[in-house]
Amino acid sequence: MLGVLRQSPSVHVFREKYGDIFTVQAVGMRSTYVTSAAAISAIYRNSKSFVFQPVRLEASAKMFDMPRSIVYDNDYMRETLYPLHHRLLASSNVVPMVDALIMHTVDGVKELSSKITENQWSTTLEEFGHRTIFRAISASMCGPRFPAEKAYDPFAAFDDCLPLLAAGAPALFVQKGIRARNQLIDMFEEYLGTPGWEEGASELITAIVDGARNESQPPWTDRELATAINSDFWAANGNMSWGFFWCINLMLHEPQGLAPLYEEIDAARDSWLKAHPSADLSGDSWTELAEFLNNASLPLITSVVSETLRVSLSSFSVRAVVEDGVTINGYPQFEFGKGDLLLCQIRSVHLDQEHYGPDAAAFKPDRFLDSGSVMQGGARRPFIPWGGGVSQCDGRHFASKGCKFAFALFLLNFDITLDPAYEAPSSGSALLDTSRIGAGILHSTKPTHILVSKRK
Ligand code: HEM
Repeated sequence: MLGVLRQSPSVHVFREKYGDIFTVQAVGMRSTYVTSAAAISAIYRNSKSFVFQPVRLEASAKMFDMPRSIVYDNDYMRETLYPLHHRLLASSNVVPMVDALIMHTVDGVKELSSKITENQWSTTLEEFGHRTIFRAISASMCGPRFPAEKAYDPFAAFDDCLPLLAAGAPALFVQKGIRARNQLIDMFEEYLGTPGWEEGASELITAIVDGARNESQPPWTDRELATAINSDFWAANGNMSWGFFWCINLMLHEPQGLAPLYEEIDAARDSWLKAHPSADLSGDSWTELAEFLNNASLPLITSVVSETLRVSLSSFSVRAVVEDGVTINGYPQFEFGKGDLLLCQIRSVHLDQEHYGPDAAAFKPDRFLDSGSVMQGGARRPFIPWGGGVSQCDGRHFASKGCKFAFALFLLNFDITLDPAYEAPSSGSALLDTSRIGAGILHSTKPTHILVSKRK
């Protein structure tokens, strides 16, 4: 059954066949899939019985190779490291990291512009957009001294293997991913030993390192710290870089391409310059760009970011049952025992026609404009890209603002179109690789060829 789930092009169809909740027993593991918004929200509301922390701890060991001694033998991770993430990534504290992302994206944009020597540059969106945002996210977290460019390929190999590592696949199938993971951990260890590595690094990373070196008993070694930083690095880059990528890609496949978004960003820029005649939005001053981006009204771009997450995300929001004899409110017929795992399928909620209508599977750029996020009767449509309840994604403020601002910076600077020399599917969603179930934003099935020129 698990094999069937992995290969299925659209796991949400299982809801029609098996209902809101169904249990699968495979390779000695019992997992329950939860597919409806009502059941998932009941699980989120009962945070005493359905808990994320044991899942997160086990993932640290199993997927990110954090030594079990630091994960389980003392409470430093639970008591200090997790609350630290929560605090430093809160909306009011994450501003410097968002600013750093703007600054590094502006640098990335300048570097890309310098490559456009002729009228048009023929490239792929992977090289042009994904690689650039990966480097900007890396620098905003770890500082510009971390060799992000060198980390790109090992990260991709590790990330590709992550669903198999999560599923506990035999060593033969995960060898390449484990080699890549070791390469990344080596790089982070070396980076922590480089004098001045902290310069330009986020408070998130410097506080983790300071705390684990000075407060944890026993102190963590740099090797142990490297495994923890790799795990945060994945949490940020694994999803956010693809979120940004799909914002551009899905729009490029729309009949009008990026035109409606150019219109919005140009109007916002013009009205900002009218109100702030001395502002410099040419790209030379990232601080002025940051001020503009933080204050500009960009409803369509914001809607595209949400709609992109809705259509491209396939995360499981996992909860462990921590006591025997528990039921999900509203579903008394299913009883769970301690240790059972509930896999809440975010994708099946987001593609549910009951909430999103008959065109639920389609990418509609303006779906989240105005009243689009509200159903008849006034209830909000269920939208849970960050999971929910007390354990929803700590990085959501950084990720949502970061995707929007980076996207806006690309729109200000580049004319991007699909390259007509290559055949493109009629919809960008056709490029989503739906076999990567449960592990975050989907990847693409093949490269997207584009033509880029500088905007006048
Ligand atoms: C588009 C980008 C992102 C998406 C779609 C995403 C999605 C998620 C989801 C679905 C969860 C599980 C939450 C749950 O089960 O309720 C999660 C957890 C988490 N994410 Fe993200 N995430 C993104 C970006 C980030 C970034 C940029 C960071 C860090 C800078 C981050 C850090 C975390 C952390 C620390 C948790 C664990 C939260 C906890 O244990 O309470 N994420 N994320």
